[in-house]
Amino acid sequence: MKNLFRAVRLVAQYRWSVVMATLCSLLIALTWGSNLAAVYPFVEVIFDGQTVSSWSTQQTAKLQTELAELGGQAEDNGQAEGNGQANIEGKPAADAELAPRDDVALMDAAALETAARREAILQRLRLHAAAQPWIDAYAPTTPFGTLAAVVAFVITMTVVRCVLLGMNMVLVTRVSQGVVFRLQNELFRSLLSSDLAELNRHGTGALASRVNYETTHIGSTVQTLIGRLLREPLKLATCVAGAALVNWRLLIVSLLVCPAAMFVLMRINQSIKQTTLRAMEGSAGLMNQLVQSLTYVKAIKSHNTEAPERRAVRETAAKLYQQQVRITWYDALLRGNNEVLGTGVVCLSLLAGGYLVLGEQTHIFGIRMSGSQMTFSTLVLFYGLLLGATDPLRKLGGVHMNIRLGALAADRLYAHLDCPRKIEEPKHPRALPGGPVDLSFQNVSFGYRSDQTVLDQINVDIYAGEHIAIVGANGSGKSTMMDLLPRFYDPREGEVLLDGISLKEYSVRDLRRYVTVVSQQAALFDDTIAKNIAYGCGSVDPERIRQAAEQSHALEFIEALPDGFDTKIGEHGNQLSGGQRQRLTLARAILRDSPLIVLDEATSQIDPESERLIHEALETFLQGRTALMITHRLSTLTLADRIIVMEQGKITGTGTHDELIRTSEAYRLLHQKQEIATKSIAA
Ligand SMILES: Nc1ncnc2c1ncn2[C@@H]1O[C@H](COP(=O)(O)OP(=O)(O)OP(=O)(O)O)[C@@H](O)[C@H]1O
Repeated sequence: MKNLFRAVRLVAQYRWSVVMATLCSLLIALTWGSNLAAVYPFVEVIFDGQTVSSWSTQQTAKLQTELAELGGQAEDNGQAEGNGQANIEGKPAADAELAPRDDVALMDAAALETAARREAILQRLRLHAAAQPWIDAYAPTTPFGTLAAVVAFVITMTVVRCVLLGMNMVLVTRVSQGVVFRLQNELFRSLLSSDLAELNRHGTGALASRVNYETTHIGSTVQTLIGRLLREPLKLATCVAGAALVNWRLLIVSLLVCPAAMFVLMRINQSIKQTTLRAMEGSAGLMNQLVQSLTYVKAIKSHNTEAPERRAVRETAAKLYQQQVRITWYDALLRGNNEVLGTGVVCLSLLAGGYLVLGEQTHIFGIRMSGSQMTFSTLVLFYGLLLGATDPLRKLGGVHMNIRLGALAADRLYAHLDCPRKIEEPKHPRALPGGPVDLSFQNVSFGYRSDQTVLDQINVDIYAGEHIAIVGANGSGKSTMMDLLPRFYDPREGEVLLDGISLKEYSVRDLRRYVTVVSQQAALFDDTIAKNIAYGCGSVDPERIRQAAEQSHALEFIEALPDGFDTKIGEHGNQLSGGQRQRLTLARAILRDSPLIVLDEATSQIDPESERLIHEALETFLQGRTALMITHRLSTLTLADRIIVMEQGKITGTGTHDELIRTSEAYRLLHQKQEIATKSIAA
């Protein structure tokens, strides 16, 4: 619940809407109560064939008679009291025992009650006297006229209530959607700044589902809290307060069913929590599966794995289906519990009230239930108000489930937002040098998990402006080592130094501008070619974009497209070939103009002739920059001043090609394999 309140606190940004919505709720409750109270004049005045004026006169006469009767009673009480007193005063100890103190107390109580009733009657008489001139002047003079006035009142109040309800709903939606909007923005900002390891752990679909579903659940709870949960209890309170005014003792009897309903509510509550949590996790899992299947739909088709994929999705969806049905079942139980509670209250009131009115009683089992004899019309009013209370009670039935869902969603959402970031910004960041500087890995070890060692005691110095090729078998840790440079991850042990200073002392933002990584998987967005090349560079002169495209040998194919640089390339750039995609990411890197370039198999999908041309262009581009090139291709080695050989997370050799051929067994093997591969392609 704590996290839900954190989300709810966001409504403070929309405080005027909340105030207005509350005001609307209050007025809705009053109009609701007043419509129900209209049943009283129907029964008491109209169906008795009276006008308001004649009814008021009759009531005044009745009250005066009652007052006169009370006068007599008061005298009796006074006498009795006097006698009691005389007994106490006149006789010594023995007689005093015959007039016990309890009798005196009872007489005092009777006198007090009579006085209270007298005061209540006098008040009502004063009210009638004050209202009579107004009634005579304005109230309809026939029973039908009175009926028409009451009907007009009910219709007017209903219209007013509907208008208020509409206003209330719009205001409440404004606030709840505002909260969703803020949470979505906050969560997306947080996701973008999350550590890659954390993001990989959850999966794309689950995270997308979090931004969408969980914020929506919270929005719906906020909507309930300031909408239904404010409106319906106010309506309920108006009815209950009205019923208490009519007969509070009878109300207490009617509410005797409440503890049983509360017990059932608590039992259902326990079951809901677990099922709802599982359903949320299930829905995130399903989203993950869907995103993955749709991303790799080509692979699924080519491997004929539609059936197992369908089965996996169906199994997850089936579990989710069962959980949703169970949630609906609990929801139905909650609603049913509220319905039974409402009906129980009304039925008890009907039984007890009916007993009092039909039997002309004021007591049940010796307990006083009403000050004076309850009339039929008063019972109808009391019953009508309780019936009016069952409607908000019924509407509140789903509220509990809704709040439970919102609370769980808030827990999941804030668990992510509160998760401490492993990549921390320095408090006082150092300024990065403008050009290439020395780079050094000192005793660097790293693993994605605590039980894993991907990089093991890496020690290497790379000099400013040097071009280094990194070779090694698959999984030897080449890409991981490069991911430490823009601080996608921090080393578990050791330090990476730039210009002799730890990377952790530079601002992450500056560092990521200083280093450009071009990876094998071209990261392209569903936008135009020009925007993809200029991605992350702000607004760029189109001529510079063109020059970058020319250097990466992308210009030729771009100009062949009907819309040239304005061509939209689809999701992941899937309307282009692999080689074309790589040329665009190279053009992007060229445009970024960073002093430190990492090329991770950046030309692996480009045909040999184009690659030769690109290498020529890169030779010029890389001059005056430090470059680290991960490669399996011999051709790329020609760009390197030095080669690093990696094996199982360790650097096992550094030097020029000739040196490594002599000194490194691993390099010799890699080189032989590449030569064989190159020859077989050529053949
Ligand atoms: N996100 C990750 N979570 C857990 N383990 C990972 C993750 N990424 C890579 N690894 C593991 O780290 C090891 C090194 O991977 P890395 O991608 O750095 O190798 P590489 O030398 O670049 O391989 P390749 O030549 O195939 O690209 C591998 O064993 C891989 O399974």
